[in-house]
Amino acid sequence: MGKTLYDKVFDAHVVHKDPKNDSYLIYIDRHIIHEVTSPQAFEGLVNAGRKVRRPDCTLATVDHNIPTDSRKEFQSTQTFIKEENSKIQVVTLEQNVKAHKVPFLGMTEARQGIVHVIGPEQGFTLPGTTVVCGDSHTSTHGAFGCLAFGIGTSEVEHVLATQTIIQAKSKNMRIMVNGKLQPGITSKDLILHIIGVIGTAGGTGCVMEFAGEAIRDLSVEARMSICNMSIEAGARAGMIAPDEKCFEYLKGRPLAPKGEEWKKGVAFWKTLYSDDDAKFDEEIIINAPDIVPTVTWGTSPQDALPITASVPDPSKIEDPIKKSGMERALEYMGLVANTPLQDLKLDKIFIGSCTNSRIEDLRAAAAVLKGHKIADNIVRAMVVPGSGLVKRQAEREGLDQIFIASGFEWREAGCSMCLGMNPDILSPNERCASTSNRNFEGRQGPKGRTHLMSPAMAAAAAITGHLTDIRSFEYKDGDIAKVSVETKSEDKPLQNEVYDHNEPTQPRDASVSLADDEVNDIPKRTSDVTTSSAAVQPFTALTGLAAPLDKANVDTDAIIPKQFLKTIKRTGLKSGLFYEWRFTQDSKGKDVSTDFVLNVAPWDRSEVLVVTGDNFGCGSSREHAPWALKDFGIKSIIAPSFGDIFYNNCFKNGILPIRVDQKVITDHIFPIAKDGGKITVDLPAQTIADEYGNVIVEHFEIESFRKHCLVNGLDDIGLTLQLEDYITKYEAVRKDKYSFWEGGSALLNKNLFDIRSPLDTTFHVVHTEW
Ligand SMILES: CC(C)[C@H](C(=O)O)[C@@H](O)C(=O)O
Ligand code: SF4
Repeated sequence: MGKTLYDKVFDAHVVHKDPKNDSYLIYIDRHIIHEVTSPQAFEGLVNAGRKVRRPDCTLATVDHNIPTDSRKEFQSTQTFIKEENSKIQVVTLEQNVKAHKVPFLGMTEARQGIVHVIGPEQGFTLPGTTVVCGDSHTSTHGAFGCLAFGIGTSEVEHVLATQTIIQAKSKNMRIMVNGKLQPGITSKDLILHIIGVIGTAGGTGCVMEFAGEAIRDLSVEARMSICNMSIEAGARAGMIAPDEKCFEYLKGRPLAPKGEEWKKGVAFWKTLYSDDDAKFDEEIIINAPDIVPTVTWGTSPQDALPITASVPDPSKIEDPIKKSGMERALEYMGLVANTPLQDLKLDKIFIGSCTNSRIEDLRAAAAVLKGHKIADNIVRAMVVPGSGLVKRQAEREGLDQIFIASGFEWREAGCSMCLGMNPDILSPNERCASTSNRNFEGRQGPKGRTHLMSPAMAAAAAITGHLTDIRSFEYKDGDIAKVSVETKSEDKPLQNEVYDHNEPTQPRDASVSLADDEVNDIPKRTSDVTTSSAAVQPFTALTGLAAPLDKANVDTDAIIPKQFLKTIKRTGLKSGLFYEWRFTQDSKGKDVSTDFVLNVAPWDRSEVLVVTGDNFGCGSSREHAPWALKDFGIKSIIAPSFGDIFYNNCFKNGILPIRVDQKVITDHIFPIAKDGGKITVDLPAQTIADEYGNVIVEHFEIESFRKHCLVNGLDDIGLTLQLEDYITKYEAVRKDKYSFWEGGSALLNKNLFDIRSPLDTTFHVVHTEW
């Protein structure tokens, strides 16, 4: 039987398969690092006396915490970043990359930017590679036919130490988008529409391949926006088969292979597509011509509607969980049911984020803004380019002048108001048109209200002051076709930011083909499991007080809001757990406890959390979520389904997440929790019982490898390092068979050292020598 694109990429990376269970050790070609999710990983690495195995496969930058103010006067990180915890996190990364010789694009580099913008821009992201980052939107890189996914901090440490990751195989899902998109409809409308159709849990457990005419027609940048938001559809990763457009985009990028290696790469990459007879576990068909400009109204990306629709009415909803969720979203968003969406007035506009901050996005927004001024009710409108190079390219094209003339601020690259870890935030109750990817409660600032949309739609909303249908917007030059911008030859200048670097050292010629060499002929493990700082307490049986939580789609932003991510430790997060729900502020700004269940006796001592709704822990990859739950004392979570990355992160911290049928939860487990009762969770027996021993769930599912590690409190890194021989053997095979993936960020490092002076940086500083 044929293979899917995902199967092909996965299979090319298997280092070892444990015959006793379903877990694989897969090799990681590209590891991208930022300041938020790496400090604890480096600390763990150092504490265990380990090294970064492949600095050349690792690339670091700073993006989340950094101010987007002009860097013209930049002197040092110490003076530039005012907020103390943000500064500590950025400085910690600077120290770690220096100590471990990891190539780094810091704030003094024009090539700095959001992790998911700079990877492809530099050609670090290559088709068919495995790409990971301690960041959920790593799925972006799937636009190049990569298997790219977000990981937690424990896994960042695992990858740093071993260049591998332990994975179970995901299911295959295909989203087939037939026909053509209408003029003015962008990939952002398409992905919002898809998420609106399948929901934020629609892709759980799956790798989602986007295919069909409309996908093929998209530019590479537009494809990135789609894959970026596949995580918002709950998928482990999103992928698109690489094609000529993709190769053309990458050719000549600083870290892309050159010469013969390029040719060899392309020959392999052309084999990366789903075979005609490949089997998909799930398939969704979308009719592209049906899609109209799409925006979100609520507090989840699945709350997406055509711009022509009205705010939904909860009185028409039967399902009680959905109904109360909708009521809560309307209240949070300050909306009245049945109001036409186009009547919603805005306060702020944000054009940026890893979804929509690339050059095509800025061109699309500028085309709308040209000759217009932002409306009087817009208090702030900002454009934050995804990278220094995007910024420079936009300036070359004069887009910055269009933005500034229309009343927008023109900022430096970073994540900015996408999540507001830096000073760019919404004030309470402000309504924002945003090109980012998440409209979760408090995401852009406490009590801030986010509507997601495309760059053209956000620009049009800035001009009219309210949500606007781009199809009826009057361009000054009357050319609506400008909304859907294809990659054109003018993109070349950006691509050509290659800085005349020396011909990169290519890996040795792949003269001996090890193509058919299996990697299973390696001696069996011999040494005992070593433990590292990341070792967890064994989990066997637990009888604990259960807390009821009657909610669906609880995202990790809600479990631990962004302001608590600035720590460089794994502990001390208890007070941040469900912060926006557990606390309100008095007139002096002091925290006052609410009656949220975990604040109230007896549940303030709970060890088990019982959740009625689907998709608990969706969204961001922040391992701070299980750290905060653990700090509070929660040891097990029962829910109908979980966000994939969160689920995984729980195991790394000794917390047992259990998937149980929703009806069993609502009928049998939730009532016990509501009555302040206890629940017994028995991991070895895989059962759940009440405190009197009456079995409620006779058998819950858990992958055998995860169970084994949790019951024995085993440290994955120690386990993986026992397979060192397999890793070394795989690396030898890779060097020949996939030689075009060698080189990696080491080429960049070479440039940083040798070629920096001719680079005309916009900043009057020289990169710190190290
Ligand atoms: C900080 C990081 C863990 C997080 C993510 O994983 O997505 C962030 O990028 C976000 O968008 O919320
Ligand atoms: S989603 Fe936002 S915060 Fe997260 S990486 Fe992208 S731009 Fe940064």
